[in-house]
Amino acid sequence: MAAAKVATLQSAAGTLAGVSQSKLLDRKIHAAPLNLRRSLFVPSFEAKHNGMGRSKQATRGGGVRAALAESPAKPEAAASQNGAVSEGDNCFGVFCLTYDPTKEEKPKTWKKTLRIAVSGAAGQISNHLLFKIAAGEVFGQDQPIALNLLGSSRSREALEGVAMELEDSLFPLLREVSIGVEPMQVFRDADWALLIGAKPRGPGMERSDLLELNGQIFADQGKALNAVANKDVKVLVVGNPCNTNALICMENAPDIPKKNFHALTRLDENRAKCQLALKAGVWYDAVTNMTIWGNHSTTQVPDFVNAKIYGHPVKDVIKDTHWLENDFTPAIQTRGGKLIKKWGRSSAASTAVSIADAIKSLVTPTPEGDWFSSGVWSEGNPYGIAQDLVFSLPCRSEGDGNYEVVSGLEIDAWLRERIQKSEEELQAEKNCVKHLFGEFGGVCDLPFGDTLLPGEQ
Ligand SMILES: NC(=O)c1ccc[n+]([C@@H]2O[C@H](COP(=O)([O-])OP(=O)(O)OC[C@H]3O[C@@H](n4cnc5c(N)ncnc54)[C@H](O)[C@@H]3O)[C@@H](O)[C@H]2O)c1
Repeated sequence: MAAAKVATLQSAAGTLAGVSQSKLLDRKIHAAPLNLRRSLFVPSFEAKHNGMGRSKQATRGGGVRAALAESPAKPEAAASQNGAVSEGDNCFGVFCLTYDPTKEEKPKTWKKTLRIAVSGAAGQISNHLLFKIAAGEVFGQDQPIALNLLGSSRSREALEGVAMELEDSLFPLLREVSIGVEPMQVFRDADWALLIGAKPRGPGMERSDLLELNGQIFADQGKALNAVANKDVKVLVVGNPCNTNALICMENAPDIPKKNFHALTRLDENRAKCQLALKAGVWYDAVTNMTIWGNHSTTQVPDFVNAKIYGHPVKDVIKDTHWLENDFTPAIQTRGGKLIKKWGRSSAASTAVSIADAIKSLVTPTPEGDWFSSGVWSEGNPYGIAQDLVFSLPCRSEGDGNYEVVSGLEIDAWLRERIQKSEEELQAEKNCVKHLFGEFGGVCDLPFGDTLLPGEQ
């Protein structure tokens, strides 16, 4: 861990103890976001301990407090008040600077900073997502963001690379970035946890092996969220198999409401909307009320029975039932595999967009009469689906981060049969991982062979 140097700037052009003036200017010009650059000219600086999970504070008298790490690539190098570096201070580079929000016009109108924890932050999906979040495209243009980035020990260097790119992007809303490989540190005070990081399936690895391998990660992360995150943290699990990983995480976090856990099925919803629009010859915003039922696997059920095009039932617009049942449905179930054949890797940009969509659906009110899909706790659902699974269902939100499951959708015999298959699969997956949340006696017998989405393993 590098020693940090702490400085007190007496005036705009003042002296910086321990760091040369030229070094300060260099950092001003090349590293600080515009708003921080402005802050650097506020008359009084003094060093301030800026540990992870602590909010940045304005100094008395309107000064700006700064803790300058010796190297921006040394994330642990946040300085304490006496210049020492303390364990657990993972703020990165320029984001270790604090500022006085009363000196800036815009922050006066901003909301309280939201702390977003992201696992797998050095991966492909995060490489798109983090920049959307920091640009205000997910939580809004008046919402300052703190990013707590979690990587595996193997991706540690890459994580620093991500943080450096975030520095260089000068996002005004991005007020803090911390990086680390310990969930207990990185999840501290998180308002949202986007759990993207997971291990890919190795050669010859059975699906049940993957469930076990990744299940352990999500058990540990659930415990960490329970211990250190905001008690109302919203958790979105992306790493596959995401429904069962979300269940494991939820069961290991007994103090967090179960309704706060989601598994990402929004990418499947978006894919389904696009294919229906294409077939109907309409732009995709005409397609609404799209439900993905069940598991994010090839047993998922994209629901053309209840979906609408320009407010009309899909079946009234697309009269080709054979296409809906035999082409559309498998096309959505296997879209990821087709994409990987073209790209040579799994979907990352469109997954990031769908994560952004999934979050926006929870923080903005759902349009009248519409709904969205999310893998949610199945307890009390009105469709007779087994309790205590994480199952993709139609949901609505008032925009407060919470949701309710939409009741009253028509479940015809065709849908029923397929929804039951996905339910059976999720129950079997649950049996495989019960030991990860303290239940015993589960037999791991997966009924439908390899149903992981191709290319999303
Ligand atoms: N639900 C969906 O719709 C959907 C869609 C696409 C991909 N996925 C899944 O998302 C996951 C990530 O995909 P990607 O393309 O970003 O993969 P990636 O391999 O590019 O990135 C994953 C990152 O996670 C890190 N990681 C591994 N274990 C970790 C741990 N315990 N803690 C923190 N970080 C860890 C890895 O080091 C890597 O940097 C995969 O499981 C993939 O199957 C889900």
